[in-house]
Amino acid sequence: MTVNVGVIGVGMIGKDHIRRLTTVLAGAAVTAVTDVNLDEAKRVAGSVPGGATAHGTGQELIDDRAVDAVVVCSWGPTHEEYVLAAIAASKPVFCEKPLATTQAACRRIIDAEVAFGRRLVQVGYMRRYDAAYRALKAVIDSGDIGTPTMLHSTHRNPSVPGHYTREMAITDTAVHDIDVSRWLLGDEIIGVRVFKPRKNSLGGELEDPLFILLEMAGGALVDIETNVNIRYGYDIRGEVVGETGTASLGAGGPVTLRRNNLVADEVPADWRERFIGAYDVEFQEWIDAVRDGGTFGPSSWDGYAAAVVSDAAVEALHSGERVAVDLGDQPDLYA
Ligand SMILES: NC(=O)c1ccc[n+]([C@@H]2O[C@H](COP(=O)([O-])OP(=O)(O)OC[C@H]3O[C@@H](n4cnc5c(N)ncnc54)[C@H](O)[C@@H]3O)[C@@H](O)[C@H]2O)c1
Ligand SMILES: O[C@H]1[C@H](O)[C@@H](O)[C@H](O)[C@@H](O)[C@H]1O
Repeated sequence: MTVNVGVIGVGMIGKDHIRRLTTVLAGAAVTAVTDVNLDEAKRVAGSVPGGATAHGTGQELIDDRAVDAVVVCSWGPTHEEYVLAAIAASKPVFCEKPLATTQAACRRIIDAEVAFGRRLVQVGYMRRYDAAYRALKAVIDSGDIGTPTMLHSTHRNPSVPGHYTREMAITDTAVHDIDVSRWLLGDEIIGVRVFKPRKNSLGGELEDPLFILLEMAGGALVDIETNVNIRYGYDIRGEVVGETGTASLGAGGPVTLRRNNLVADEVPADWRERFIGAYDVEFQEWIDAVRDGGTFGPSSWDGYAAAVVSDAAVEALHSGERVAVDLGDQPDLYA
């Protein structure tokens, strides 16, 4: 069976996911698209292999009987509406991160999914599917470096689009590091502080860079560096410090060049290049789960947890104080 997918939002990542669903992966077709920029939706619909319907609204797309499952790739503040509508239509929905931009919105999604009684939502935390992050987690879980005491997480973007706001360094960028900290360390975050280093003059009004400190329930500390105007490339690093050793994500590309007394390694241009393999695995597993009724990846609970921590981090950014984090009780659906 082919899973017929409808894509809401055909900007950068929407187009990239349409490309992988239609030309890279097996078992899926894109039969419908929509975007507030309807002309762009029509243009993209015309270029989809096999053709797709361009709908005037996200609700129309979700109601389309030829759509089995929905992919949400519009801007963060619009995610809640579409995820709730997909749940109301009993359709599986893959929502790009963040699940929603506030914890209250994520709670409404959890409540709707719990009332439905079965998981329908997966959130696009693709680092969990990246080969390097998976290898790092395997080292931690093996016990080879002892109990983790610290995680250093570096998140550098060469630049960000014009609509990127001050809080997005946390709600749009650091959310990946927040999610991957919980996943790598198998632990919850209980407190957060945010420090503001000297500003990068290329960042304009943005608070850039940021240094975010997470306290894990088990006592480990995580430091996150966000830097979103670093120009030289898209640089993602991670190092776990254990009691008896350390483990880091491998650096750069497949080849390291040494010549003229210099060592050169590749730095990807952007997230599409750095995480191309991770997005492919993430979507193939999602398609297979939709088709076979299997288990979905990062859940609404994971999306909610990231939102609770990012809400706390935004508060800490403004107040300069430590802010405590409490997720409350996890519904059985996500155990
Ligand atoms: N997992 C990742 O690494 C990753 C990478 C990039 C983007 N994202 C996420 O994907 C989402 C989109 O990011 P992008 O970089 O593609 O942005 P983008 O601006 O390139 O594209 C967003 C598209 O959504 C459309 N849109 C906005 N509001 C809409 C609405 N209400 N209904 C339908 N369409 C609407 C816009 O017109 C635009 O075409 C964001 O949530 C972002 O955080 C995730
Ligand atoms: O939406 C993007 C995307 O999530 C990238 O993975 C991240 O590095 C960027 O900071 C963010 O703006």
